[in-house]
Amino acid sequence: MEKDDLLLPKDFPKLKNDAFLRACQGQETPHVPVWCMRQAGRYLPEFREFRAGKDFFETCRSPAACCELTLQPLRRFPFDAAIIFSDILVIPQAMGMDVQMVAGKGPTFPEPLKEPEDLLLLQPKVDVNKELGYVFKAITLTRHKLEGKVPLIGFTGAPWTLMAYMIEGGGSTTHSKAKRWLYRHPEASHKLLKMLTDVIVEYLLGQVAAGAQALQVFESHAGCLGPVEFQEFSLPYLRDIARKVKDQLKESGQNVPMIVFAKDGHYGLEDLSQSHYEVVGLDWTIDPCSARERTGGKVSLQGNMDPCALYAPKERISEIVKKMLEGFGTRGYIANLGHGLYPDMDPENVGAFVEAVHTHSRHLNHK
Ligand SMILES: Cc1c2[nH]c(c1CCC(=O)O)Cc1[nH]c(c(CCC(=O)O)c1C)Cc1[nH]c(c(CCC(=O)O)c1C)Cc1[nH]c(c(CCC(=O)O)c1C)C2
Repeated sequence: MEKDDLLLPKDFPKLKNDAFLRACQGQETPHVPVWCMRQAGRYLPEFREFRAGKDFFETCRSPAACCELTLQPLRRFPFDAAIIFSDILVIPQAMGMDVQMVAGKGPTFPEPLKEPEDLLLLQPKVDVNKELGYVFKAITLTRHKLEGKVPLIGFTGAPWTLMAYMIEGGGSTTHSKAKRWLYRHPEASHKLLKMLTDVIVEYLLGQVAAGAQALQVFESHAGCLGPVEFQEFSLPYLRDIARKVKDQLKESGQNVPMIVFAKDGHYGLEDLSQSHYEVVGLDWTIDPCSARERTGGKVSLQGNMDPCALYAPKERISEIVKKMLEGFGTRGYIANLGHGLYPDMDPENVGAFVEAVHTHSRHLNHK
């Protein structure tokens, strides 16, 4: 057994940069903290080299590999948070579904759920320590190896987004198979969403016990729902997750900020700001000032530069960042992109984005 396998979720190094955690709680920070969704990813040559020839989910199951991939972007850029390398689809796997990463196609379920009877094929009670213990080990190891540089974010997919993958069998533009269930099998849909919620709550609590210092819930497919379906099939479960995780953590005197990111779900912004999350993540289709107005100062905000703005020259990136910071203000704000980095993005421009956030926000704070 390697020495690293024996590391326990205690005696973690002291946190040196708490700007991200302070911003989650709406407290003052010397600069606006920044990180990027998919900051560990194929835009980095060292990521491509490390992942070459290895199966994606095998990589996810290796704590040492996840730790290395999580740390890679932090060696290049002064990000204010790390996010554990993993994937949202480890939950359907833990529930008994086969998921493979097919090159050029993305995640694929050879046998997606087709009809409500298929729910019987899923594990009724998932032992998260047994099925997802490898993620917890990755978190513990990474938290030690981060040496307190920045906080470590854990994450999960939200119930509706995971349900969509489990029925579609992979990525989709219409999500019509999954939405068919909402209209044709609402009861079975709620049953599945409830099953997912139960696993997600245990999974997030396990991540915190392992050392995660913040949690992000990705509702990546909020945008294919309308406001009515969002109210019925997404929001109640997002709320349940935050409430249950927080209630449990409170019992042990812990307070871990939670972020909800419902991509393209701007119709739900007011509701999301009153759903027990400290932070609401935003995609780039919302204007910073109106997001602030609509959330009424109840939550911190995270986002939301169009990832494609990273294709612009550095000077333009700097101008765009400045405008974004002026719109959000520097308090209760975490800079990020409106969605993940793409593989063809230039790492240098990612560096320019991070630097622009730090420089302009320090300047705005001293005005
Ligand atoms: C780097 C990567 C990941 N997943 C996938 C890749 C690319 C494949 C590879 O490198 O081989 C496949 C991978 N995994 C998924 C997809 C999308 C498939 C599709 O819908 O078409 C792909 C290409 C599913 C997935 N996976 C994730 C989401 C939610 C965020 C989002 O909306 O993008 C989703 C939807 C979460 C995720 N996934 C990953 C992280 C790592 C941490 C970080 O951000 O640095 C995270 C947070 C890691």
